[in-house]
Amino acid sequence: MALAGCGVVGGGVLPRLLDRPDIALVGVLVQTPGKFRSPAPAPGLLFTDPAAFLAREPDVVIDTLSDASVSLALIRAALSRGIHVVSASKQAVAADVEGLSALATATGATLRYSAAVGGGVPMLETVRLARALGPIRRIEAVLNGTVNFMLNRLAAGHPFEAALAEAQAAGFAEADPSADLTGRDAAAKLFLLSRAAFGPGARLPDRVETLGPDFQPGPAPVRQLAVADSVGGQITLAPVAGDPLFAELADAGNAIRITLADGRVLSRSGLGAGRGPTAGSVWADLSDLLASGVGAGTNGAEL
Ligand SMILES: NC(=O)C1=CN([C@@H]2O[C@H](COP(=O)(O)OP(=O)(O)OC[C@H]3O[C@@H](n4cnc5c(N)ncnc54)[C@H](O)[C@@H]3O)[C@@H](O)[C@H]2O)C=CC1
Ligand SMILES: N[C@@H](CC=O)C(=O)O
Repeated sequence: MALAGCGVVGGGVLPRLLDRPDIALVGVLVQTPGKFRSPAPAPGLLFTDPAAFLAREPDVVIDTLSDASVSLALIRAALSRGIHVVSASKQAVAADVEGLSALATATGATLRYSAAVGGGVPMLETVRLARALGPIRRIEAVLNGTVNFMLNRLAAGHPFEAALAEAQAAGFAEADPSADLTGRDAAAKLFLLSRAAFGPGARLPDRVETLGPDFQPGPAPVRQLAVADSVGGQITLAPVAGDPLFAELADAGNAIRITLADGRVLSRSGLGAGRGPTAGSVWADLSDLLASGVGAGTNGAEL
């Protein structure tokens, strides 16, 4: 295995890798090799150059990089060599999900990205389950932990900058938190969910609302609500009083409600950001790969 990125998410995956005597960790890609890490990978395992990192010839690349363009290039390079990829980067995957999927199919590699949508909540898995039950009519979801955390803090009277600083300190926010605040992060997640629900014709949401310092909380709970159907999607700051799935989402909670064409409803909720839940999702994808006999070259699947 090779681990790209060792920050909030990668730093949660690393101890699990080091704890497994049956897993050989052959490289860790980082920007600052001298940074203190605990546990620390052996110095010879640290790389700053993606090409040198891939030259270690791992069976699986676990991508937890914060730079989407480096991430996308790395995923492409790995898949094109038949190396399986587990990614947490919604921006990288959403930037070219069809191309990456085609590449994986062509080389027999597997691309998985459960952690990229919903953090610790198995949202893509739930959409797949719903789709197996029947056609999906509509998805409604809270997809950004930072914004949910901030909306809760703002409703409790905390200042905007303090709420943002707290979300950053907790490891919920993106390296550039404007992705959270402008809805760009939720938009990439909604696109990936829409594609899973409605097929490859899915598009990015056409309306995305920003959470800014001018936001005035009222008495009713407001959420950054992502809604999509087969025609399109949008992300708005919407009142959700009377809808406990969304109204009662504490901290960095995320939730999804999937309504099938026949009226049946599936919903899931949990922690949408942070080290523990997100590293857990990455680990679940990795465990599925291991269980499927990774390295045998028999996959070519995507989730
Ligand atoms: N933090 C969270 O709760 C969640 C994060 N994600 C996604 O996981 C990914 C990682 O997020 P975090 O761990 O929070 O970020 P982070 O900023 O804590 O860690 C990023 C890591 O990537 C490395 N890195 C960045 N650019 C690099 C480059 N050019 N070359 C080599 N290494 C580079 C950094 O050195 C660092 O080790 C992002 O794509 C994020 O959207 C997904 C779900 C939840
Ligand atoms: N910044 C993101 C991290 C998880 O995807 C969020 O706050 O939801």
